[in-house]
Amino acid sequence: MCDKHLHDEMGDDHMSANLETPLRADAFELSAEEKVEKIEADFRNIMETLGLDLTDDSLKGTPKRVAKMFVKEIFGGLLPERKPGMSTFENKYNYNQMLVEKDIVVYSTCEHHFLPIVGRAHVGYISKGKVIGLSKMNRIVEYYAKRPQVQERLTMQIVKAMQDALGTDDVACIIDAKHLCVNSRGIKDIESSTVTAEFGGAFKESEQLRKEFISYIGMKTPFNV
Ligand SMILES: Nc1nc2c(ncn2[C@@H]2O[C@H](COP(=O)(O)OP(=O)(O)OP(=O)(O)O)[C@@H](O)[C@H]2O)c(=O)[nH]1
Ligand SMILES: [Zn+2]
Repeated sequence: MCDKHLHDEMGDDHMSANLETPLRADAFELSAEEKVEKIEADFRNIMETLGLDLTDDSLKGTPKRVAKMFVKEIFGGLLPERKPGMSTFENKYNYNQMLVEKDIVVYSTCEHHFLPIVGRAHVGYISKGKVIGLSKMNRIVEYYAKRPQVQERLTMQIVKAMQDALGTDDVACIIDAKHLCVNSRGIKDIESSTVTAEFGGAFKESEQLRKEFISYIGMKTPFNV
């Protein structure tokens, strides 16, 4: 994907390239409907290769169902038009403490195994003149979660989007999530979860601010899965 396109997609002109979800230059040449049709055929092929009987009543709708779910639901955040509007307002009341949106539910998909990542994100910022609609923080988490992901990139993409919307570097995000590729297969460690953190601006500089942020979120265990 060319730099221009990457920047358009992220709405950002100083993003370092390695923050981007790896997409090909022709990623948006097919329409969503065309992608559903193609994936339906691909998934039918996978099921047939596994020896499944696609005439079975319960299985026959699965290829279409999976295709729709991939394109429109669990990977819907690959579509740039799904990026939420990040409404901001003037900080007229001069609220100058930290604001934390905590326990934002995260459902994402591990890009190595295409298995679920389930957990919570906590997002905080300190206003430099703009405040953001609360729900927009939940929405931006959802948008980037709805892609094939690694948790590190997801955490950083959320912080970058918030920094761009708010015009400040003073943004933090912590995600605590379970990866079913670790919990349900492979090493099968049902207890472990993964914590990632990205601290920008004042959060990076001040241990006191990081501690305050962490004290507000009072880390909980991610969902039992
Ligand atoms: N850094 C990082 N790794 C992840 C994430 N999600 C899954 N992984 C890891 O990606 C790795 C892929 O390793 P491979 O050795 O190629 O895959 P594998 O043979 O299925 O490995 P096992 O999971 O150990 O059975 C695994 O160690 C996963 O735990 C993530 O969000 N971030
Ligand atoms: Zn995985």
